Amino acid sequence: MEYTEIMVRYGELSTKGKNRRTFIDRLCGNAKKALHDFPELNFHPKRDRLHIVLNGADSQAVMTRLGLVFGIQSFSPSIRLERDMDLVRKTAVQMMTEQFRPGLTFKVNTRRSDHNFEMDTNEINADLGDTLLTALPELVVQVHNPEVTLRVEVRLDGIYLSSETILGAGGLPVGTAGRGMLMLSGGIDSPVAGYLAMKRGVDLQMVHFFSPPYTSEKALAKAKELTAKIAPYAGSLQFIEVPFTKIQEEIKNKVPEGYLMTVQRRMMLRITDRIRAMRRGLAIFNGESLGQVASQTMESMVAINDVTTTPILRPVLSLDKNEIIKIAKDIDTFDLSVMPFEDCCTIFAPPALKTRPNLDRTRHYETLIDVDGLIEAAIAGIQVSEIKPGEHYLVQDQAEINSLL
Ligand SMILES: Nc1ncnc2c1ncn2[C@@H]1O[C@H](COP(=O)(O)OP(=O)(O)OP(=O)(O)O)[C@@H](O)[C@H]1O
Repeated sequence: MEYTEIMVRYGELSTKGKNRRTFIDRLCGNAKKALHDFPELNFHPKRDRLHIVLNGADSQAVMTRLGLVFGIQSFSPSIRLERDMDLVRKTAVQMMTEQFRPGLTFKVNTRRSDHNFEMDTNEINADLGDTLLTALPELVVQVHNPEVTLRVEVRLDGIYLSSETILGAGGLPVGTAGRGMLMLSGGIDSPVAGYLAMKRGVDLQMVHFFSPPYTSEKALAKAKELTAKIAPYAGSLQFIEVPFTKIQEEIKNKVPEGYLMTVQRRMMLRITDRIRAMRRGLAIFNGESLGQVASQTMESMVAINDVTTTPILRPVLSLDKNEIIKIAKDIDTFDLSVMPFEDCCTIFAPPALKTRPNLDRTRHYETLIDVDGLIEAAIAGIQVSEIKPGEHYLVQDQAEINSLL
């Protein structure tokens, strides 16, 4: 079928009252970004639908991209016809023939925005129903829950036909919930946390700490490649890399082993919070899941959160590891996340770290390092890049991976 447009149904935003216009504009902008390399498309955002006119573009390729845009409930490829019922009948038969098998249940559902059209909705439903049954007698009409609904929309500029409804990504348009910083490691959890935050409309920027030479260029490249994997949901993503070597060395030299992790995390959080303020973000996101590892007990969160009043949001907090892995596989970050490159935290992780660090002691041990000076130096060394969907940073051959395993 040579489709002429994709009709996009908005998700939750239809309930958002007076913010509706902002939501629609943002969704339309995000869809344009996701489809930037299809210059022939025209976008027409309306109150209850977004119409994307294809002008010859491949409908399948366009729909694949649209499937990643948050804020879309569903979409349907449709075809615009002249307002000529003979043509509509002929095309309806073609459309149903493509999906036909004996016993297929269907109904015709007509909407009219032009109430002056010569036939009303019931007449059109009955007319097309008869036409289809005559052409394909083994079709079965079913009003409730048919397998195929042939949708007909009578508008001033033509009659639109569609018969497929494809589920969208759901959620809210990225950018409608404010800006946040994601603390992105190379692990499984934080990319999933980032995906979930974007699904709720957050305009997310990545903050990644790395510690050369203890961590290799490959570990940094892996974090960037993970960013490229989740970038399609946002159009593109800012990646902020923070040099962390000096801080880790200082902590390792001065702080007792049991408190290394807690003090490291406090420094990471302080720096992320500074970056957040500089970039006018509202919250910080991370990939912590309650009780999953030693640094993710509630006591540990108390000791780490102590350095800021900024909300720390944890999208995967109550998910089990298996549930997180399932999402990581769905969004295709899992295989990359499990690649065995050293992370800056694991490298300095002592064999026995405190799972229930004491807040007063944590504060005390921290006085042993030059907190402000170290933060200033790290901030001075940050580098920012923009990462686009599908970009590659990690070039590796299988033999090398095998040697690391
Ligand atoms: N190098 C890093 N740069 C930025 N954030 C980090 C880094 N390391 C850890 N984090 C943040 O701290 C969180 C907890 O990290 P930790 O290593 O304890 O847990 P994890 O379960 O392995 O998480 P992940 O799978 O995301 O690495 C991470 O989810 C991430 O948000």
